[in-house]
Amino acid sequence: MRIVYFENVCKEYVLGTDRVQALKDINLQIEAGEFLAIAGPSGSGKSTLLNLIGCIDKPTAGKILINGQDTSGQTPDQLAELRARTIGFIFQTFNLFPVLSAEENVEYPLLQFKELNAQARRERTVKFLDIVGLTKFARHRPNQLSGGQRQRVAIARALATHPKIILADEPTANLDHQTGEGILQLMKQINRESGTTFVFSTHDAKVMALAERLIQIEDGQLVEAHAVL
Ligand SMILES: Nc1ncnc2c1ncn2[C@@H]1O[C@H](COP(=O)(O)OP(=O)(O)OP(=O)(O)O)[C@@H](O)[C@H]1O
Repeated sequence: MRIVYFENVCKEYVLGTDRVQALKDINLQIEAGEFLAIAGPSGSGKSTLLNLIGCIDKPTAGKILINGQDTSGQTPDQLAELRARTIGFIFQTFNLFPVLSAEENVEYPLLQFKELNAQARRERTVKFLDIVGLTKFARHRPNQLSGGQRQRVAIARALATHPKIILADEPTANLDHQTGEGILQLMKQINRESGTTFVFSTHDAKVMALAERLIQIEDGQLVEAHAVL
């Protein structure tokens, strides 16, 4: 099943009198279950592309379907619902709440789902902290965890809502190489076991090498898209 469909997508930013063509005529399809890296130099458009897939931003032109739903013409509330039910986010700076424990951070996005009672939320939190290997650290706050452990909490939080697709903007940028590779291997393992689609951006060649499909972006254009052998 096709989970992401982009047809002739353009994104232009206007900054004062300047116009920046951040994405130019992007055609892209991502199938459910893919483990895909978006690679490109700084300023090439990686974050813009992830923001459009994540319905955080809207294209200037073109068509975007996420999980079969056309995103154009949707109200902000409808887009927020699509985001909450379909997409999980992982950021390079982890974006955890510093005053909440690891388990409270994982539970937090579940509070918006009225159909989940406290016990159901608890079960999911326990399950996903276990999957990322942090059961023993459930009561720790982010500042009591290493960078790699914080990113594991962020992965558990992203998984807890049962998203179809997880978007990760440079998830290893603030980690040393070994820890970053561990995070990527964990994402890959979850991808294989649960079938969750992962799309992550990077400019680290070693991280790219772990992808199953690589998309290269340069100056807002896809220059190459191929399977990694
Ligand atoms: N909100 C904005 N307003 C104006 N221009 C923007 C905005 N966001 C991004 N841009 C511009 O769009 C282009 C693409 O930026 P983007 O952040 O997508 O690149 P990137 O590949 O993610 O870069 P990096 O690897 O440095 O994060 C750049 O020229 C950038 O300056």
